Amino acid sequence: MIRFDQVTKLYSGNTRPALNSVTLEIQRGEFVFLVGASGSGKSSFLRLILKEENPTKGEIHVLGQNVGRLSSRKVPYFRRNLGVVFQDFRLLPQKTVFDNVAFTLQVIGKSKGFIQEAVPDVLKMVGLAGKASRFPHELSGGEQQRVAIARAIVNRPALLLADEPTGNLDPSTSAGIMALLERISQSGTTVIMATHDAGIVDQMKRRVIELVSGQIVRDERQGGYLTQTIPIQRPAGDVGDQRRPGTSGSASSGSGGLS
Ligand SMILES: Nc1ncnc2c1ncn2[C@@H]1O[C@H](COP(=O)(O)OP(=O)(O)OP(=O)(O)O)[C@@H](O)[C@H]1O
Repeated sequence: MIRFDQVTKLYSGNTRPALNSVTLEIQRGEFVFLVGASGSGKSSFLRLILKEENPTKGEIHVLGQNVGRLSSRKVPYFRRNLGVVFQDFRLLPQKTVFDNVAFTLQVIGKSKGFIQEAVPDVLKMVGLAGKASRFPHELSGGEQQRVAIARAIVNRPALLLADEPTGNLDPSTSAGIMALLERISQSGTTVIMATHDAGIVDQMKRRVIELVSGQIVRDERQGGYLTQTIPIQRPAGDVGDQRRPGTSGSASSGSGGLS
């Protein structure tokens, strides 16, 4: 579904790469949390999958395609298989809930008949059946995020990327959004979510990939937001204590690490 081979991303003007030699695979249907401090490279990781940015080094395969070889003409077609949700919702303020969702389908040339069926279906799925004619400013934050999710999944993408989708929401609204993302994942969509929300990650017990300064330092099958142990990158030959200060235990304890 997704494969990164030794992917490095260095933005021009920066001396340190945003992603540094990242290698990983994500299988169809997985639910993956991407965690790490601000600036650790989470959004860059998502932008590379979307081909909003190109890697400086390395290869990325998404849905069987070598993203680096996609011509710019083919990028819009490639992106039809991907849904994206952001922290700030990014709804069109002058359009109703219905039209915000319908717009995505109009852009890719879906028929009026298809749109008239698909939009009410997806609004029902996200719990907004009665709010199709509202405008975004007439909705709560949680409802606006539901519209954004409806828009992202209405074309049934194989992959849903979510960049801090609960970042602007209170805990109980966030829980509702997570229940929705879990349902979407159970229907077979691969979900990758970048987040700083420790409570959500700890509760869901899904795969957790942690980035530190653009490098993967942890990849756990059923991880939490923090782990007891994170191996520290050290120069070869250094045999010092390979643990983060203030932590204990072994790096592989009980978590089923993938890499
Ligand atoms: N367009 C850009 N041009 C130059 N540098 C960038 C650009 N985008 C990101 N960076 C740099 O790349 C590094 C990683 O940024 P990125 O946005 O991927 O981190 P992040 O983990 O998503 O952070 P946050 O949690 O704050 O969203 C940072 O040092 C950032 O300053």
